[in-house]
Amino acid sequence: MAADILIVDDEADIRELVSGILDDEGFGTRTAGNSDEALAAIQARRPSMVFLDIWLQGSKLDGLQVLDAIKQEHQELPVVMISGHGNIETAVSAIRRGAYDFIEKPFKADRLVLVATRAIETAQLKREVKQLKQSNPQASGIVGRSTPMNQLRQIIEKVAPTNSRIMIIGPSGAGKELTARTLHTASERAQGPFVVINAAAITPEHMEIELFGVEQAGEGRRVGALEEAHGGTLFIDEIADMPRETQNKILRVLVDQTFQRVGGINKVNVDVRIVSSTSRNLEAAIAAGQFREDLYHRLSVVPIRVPPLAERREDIPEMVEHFMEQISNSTGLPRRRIGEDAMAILQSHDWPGNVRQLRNNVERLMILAGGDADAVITASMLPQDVGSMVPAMPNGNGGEQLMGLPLREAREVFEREYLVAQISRFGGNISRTAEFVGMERSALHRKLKALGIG
Ligand SMILES: Nc1ncnc2c1ncn2[C@@H]1O[C@H](COP(=O)(O)OP(=O)(O)OP(=O)(O)O)[C@@H](O)[C@H]1O
Repeated sequence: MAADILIVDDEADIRELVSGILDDEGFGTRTAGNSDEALAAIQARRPSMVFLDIWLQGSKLDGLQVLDAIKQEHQELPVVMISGHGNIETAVSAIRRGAYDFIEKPFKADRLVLVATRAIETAQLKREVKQLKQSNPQASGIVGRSTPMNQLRQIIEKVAPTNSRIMIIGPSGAGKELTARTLHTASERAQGPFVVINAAAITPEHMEIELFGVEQAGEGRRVGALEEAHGGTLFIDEIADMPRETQNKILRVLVDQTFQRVGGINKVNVDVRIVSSTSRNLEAAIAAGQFREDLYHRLSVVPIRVPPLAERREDIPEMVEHFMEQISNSTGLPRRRIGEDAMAILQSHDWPGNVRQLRNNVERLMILAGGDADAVITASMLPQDVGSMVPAMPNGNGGEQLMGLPLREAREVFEREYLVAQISRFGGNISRTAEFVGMERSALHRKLKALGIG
C-alpha cells in the first residue's frame, strides 16, 4: 500500500517539486495551497503524514496554527515542517509543538525522501507498539501441525495477497483473531494498520461512532475504525452482532468505499480490506432475518473455518509447550515439565473454550504448581474442571455415570471412552495408539470391534 502524503505549501512550485519527488519514490501524494484546503484534505481522509510550510502566506491560518489544529485531532499524525532559510527558530518551536521534524529550503531530494520514510516508519512503529500492548503477546504465529492447522496455513497463504474479503468462522477462543492477524501480516497491507472492532462488545448506539467516527458540534471529531484502518485491514469480530441499521451502512461502504462520519456531511474515502468473523451460525441469523444476506455474500468472498480445539487434539502438546515458553518469558515463571498422564488428560479434555481456555489452564498450572521447578506436573495437579477427579472419564466428563454401573459395564464404558480419546489424541493413528496403550495392533483392532468403535 502506497503511503498517502499531504503536501501543504502556498507556492505551487514547491508543491509540485515535493510531490514529484515523492511520487517518483512510489508514495501517494495530495496537495493543498492554503490552510483551508489543508484541513479539508485531512478531513476528507487522514493522510499517513503531512509536509507543511511554516509561513503559508495568504492563508487564514499560518503553518504553526495548522500544526496545532492537526495535533488537536490527530496526535499521532507525523507533520514535517517546510522552513525557509532564516526561520529555523520557528521550525524548532514547531517541533516543541508536536511536529516530527523540519526540512529547510532549498532541500535535496534525498533528504526529503529520507524524512518522509522515517516519519512514516516511526508512525508505523508507534502503531505497532500500541497494537502489541493492546493485543495478546502471544499473537505471534499459528502453532500446530495437525491437518486442519496445515490447511488453515495453506489457505491463509493463498488468500492473503488477494485483497478479497474473508469471513472467519469458528467457535470462541479457537484462533479467529489470530488467523485475521496472520492474514494481514502475510498481505501487501502488512505495513498498514490492523484495526479490531468487536461488534459483540459495543452497544448498538455506539457502533456507528466506533466504525465511522463522529463530527458533531459539541462532541468534537473522532476518527472511526474504518478511517483508522485506511491502507490496512479492519477486523470486525462477531459480525453477527452488528445492528441491522449498521449493516445497511456497512453494505454501502463496501459498494462505494466511502462513508460519512456520524453527524458529518463530507464523504470519507478509504481503502480498507475487511476481514470479519463469527462464532454464530450466520445462515441461521439470515434465516431469522437478523443478518442481511447480501451483506453476508459481500463479506464472505472466501470463508475460512477455524476448527474447535477438540478437532485437533494432536496439536495440544506443541501448544502447551508454546504457551509455557511465552508465559515464562512474559512473567518469569519457570517452565515446567508435563508428565505423560497429565498430557493425556489435557489431550482428551473437550476444551469448550478452545485454545484460549487451554492457554489459561497452562498459565494457571504454572502459577499453582509451586514446589520444585524441576518436578514433573502430574495428572493429580491439574485443575479439577480439566478432569483430575477420579474416576473421571477421559473425555473430560465427570465419572458419575460410571458409579451407577456394575464393574463389568463400567469397565466397558471406560474402555470405550479411553480408547476413543487415545485414538483421537494420536490423530486416528492405530499403530501409535496401540503402542502407547500397550497392546498389539491386532489385539487393539479386535478390542475396538468388540466395543463397537470405528
Ligand atoms: N493455533 C494457535 N497457535 C497459537 N496460539 C493460538 C492458536 N489459536 C489461538 N491461539 C491463541 O489463543 C487465544 C485465543 O485466540 P483468538 O483471540 O484468536 O480466538 P478467537 O476465535 O478470535 O476468540 P473470540 O471469538 O472469543 O474472540 C489467543 O491468545 C491466541 O493467540
